Amino acid sequence: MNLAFRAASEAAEHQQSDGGKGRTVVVDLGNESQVVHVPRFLPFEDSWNAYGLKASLQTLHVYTSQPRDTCYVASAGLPGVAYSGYKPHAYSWDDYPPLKDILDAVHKALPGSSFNSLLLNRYKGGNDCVGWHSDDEKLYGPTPEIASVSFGCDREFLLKKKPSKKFQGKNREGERPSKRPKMIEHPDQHSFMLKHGSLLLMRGYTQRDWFHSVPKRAKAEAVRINLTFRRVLE
Ligand SMILES: O=C(O)CCC(=O)C(=O)O
Ligand SMILES: [Fe+2]
Repeated sequence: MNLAFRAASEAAEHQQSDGGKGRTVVVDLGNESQVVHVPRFLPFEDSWNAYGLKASLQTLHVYTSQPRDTCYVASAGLPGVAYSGYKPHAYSWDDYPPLKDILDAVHKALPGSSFNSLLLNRYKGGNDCVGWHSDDEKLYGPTPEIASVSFGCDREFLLKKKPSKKFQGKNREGERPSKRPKMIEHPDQHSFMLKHGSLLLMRGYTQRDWFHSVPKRAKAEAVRINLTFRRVLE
């Protein structure tokens, strides 16, 4: 366990008061990819209010043509981010002081980390979602660490292994497959219930080798805010 993992799990142990439910889980995805889930990262019973987040987000300018609202916050002078044909305006940390406080909490829990940007997603209800994707944009480098903090409604977060490039669309001899019955592969999947106040870290080659998503959930009625802290390489 490296330093950052230890810090995260110590933070969780600190906040544990219910005999183990809030325990940190480290999932080794293989090939130097890892996910760390800290269910009780923020110690506050009501983190929304503790961070003044709800009030601050009333004024948030969001991009809404996706099945969720998004907003991008970044330190000054970074190259612009573009994904899915969308180039978000970069807000400054000073526009949303509560986000800066949460960033400080994340940095404290993960010694050595220095996130300089944040993508905020607001899921207004169970119909809002994010489809399968990976955050593998070049500007994050080959092994980005992404720290995801969740508020509000519990939502499921799924990880699915990308198909191995070696055999994509071809059989083992490198020929196009004939009319043989199709082999159905069951790719590795992982699921995490991301609760209010939780932290999920993706690191190593997780973006290169895995997709992730937050699927629609009919029963998820309340709003959820997710913050993904990232480091744009300068
Ligand atoms: O809402 C989440 O938990 C994930 C968000 C996400 O994958 C992203 O912003 O790239
Ligand atoms: Fe993502």
